[in-house]
Amino acid sequence: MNAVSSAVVRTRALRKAYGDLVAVAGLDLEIARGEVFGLLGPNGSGKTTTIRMLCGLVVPTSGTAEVAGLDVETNTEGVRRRIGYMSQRYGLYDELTVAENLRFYSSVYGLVGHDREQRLADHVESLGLGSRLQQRAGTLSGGWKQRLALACATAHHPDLVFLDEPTAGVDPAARRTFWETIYQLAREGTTILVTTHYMDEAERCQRLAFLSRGHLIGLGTPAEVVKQFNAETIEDVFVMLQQRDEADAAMAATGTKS
Ligand SMILES: Nc1ncnc2c1ncn2[C@@H]1O[C@H](COP(=O)(O)OP(=O)(O)OP(=O)(O)O)[C@@H](O)[C@H]1O
Repeated sequence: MNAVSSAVVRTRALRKAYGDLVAVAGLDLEIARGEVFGLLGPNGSGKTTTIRMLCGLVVPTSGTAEVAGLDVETNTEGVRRRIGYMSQRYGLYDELTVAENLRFYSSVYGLVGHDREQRLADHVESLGLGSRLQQRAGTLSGGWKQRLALACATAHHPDLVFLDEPTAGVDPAARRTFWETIYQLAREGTTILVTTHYMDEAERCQRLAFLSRGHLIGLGTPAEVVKQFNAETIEDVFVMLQQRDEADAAMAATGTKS
């Protein structure tokens, strides 16, 4: 796949500073249509800030970002219609039924009328939610909640879906089913951007970007990234970066230059 011509996410020198603190330090990134892409890094490395800029929720200090060919600053509304977001806590309304949650989210994402009903019916079928439509979301098991949250984030057929630690706290069988659904969505052309601290989730991504203190310091398939850091596993890379960040922070606190 040609990542340049089919890029759904494209950032150029994307930067966000909060006063003296540089959260994202000039990020150049391209993510192709249909990729399952992991954005990784220790706490405070700039993952959330990057995603917020891609959603149009945080204005970049400088640089550019495009989602589905739309500039996130000048076409924020257009971008929001092209993306879906599944948060770690799912964001479901416990008192509403499965069907009501789906209707609510699809209207938030701009689906209305006959188009909405048709798309929801297709979506419910492909995600296997048909038997649960009248059940209150609050009474679903973790695995079903996760499936519903994914359905809510994707009913409008977004080009790009953000998943924040998507399978934290669900059992292995539900995890496997979830990832099968993710790959299915990707095959259908949805780009998936995952942020996670969990190794098994990172290893399921086709490509990874590692951030450290706002800088992109590793990029490639999980195997390539492991090799790049001369490590044995993705977990080793994580631990190495975390320790390096902590050492840098300690030196900065004592006024020593790293
Ligand atoms: N609104 C803000 N004002 C000031 N500083 C901020 C703001 N948002 C983020 N930061 C800082 O920017 C840096 C990057 O934060 P960010 O939340 O993007 O990191 P992260 O990689 O998502 O971390 P985590 O894994 O903990 O979610 C951190 O030092 C954070 O404290």
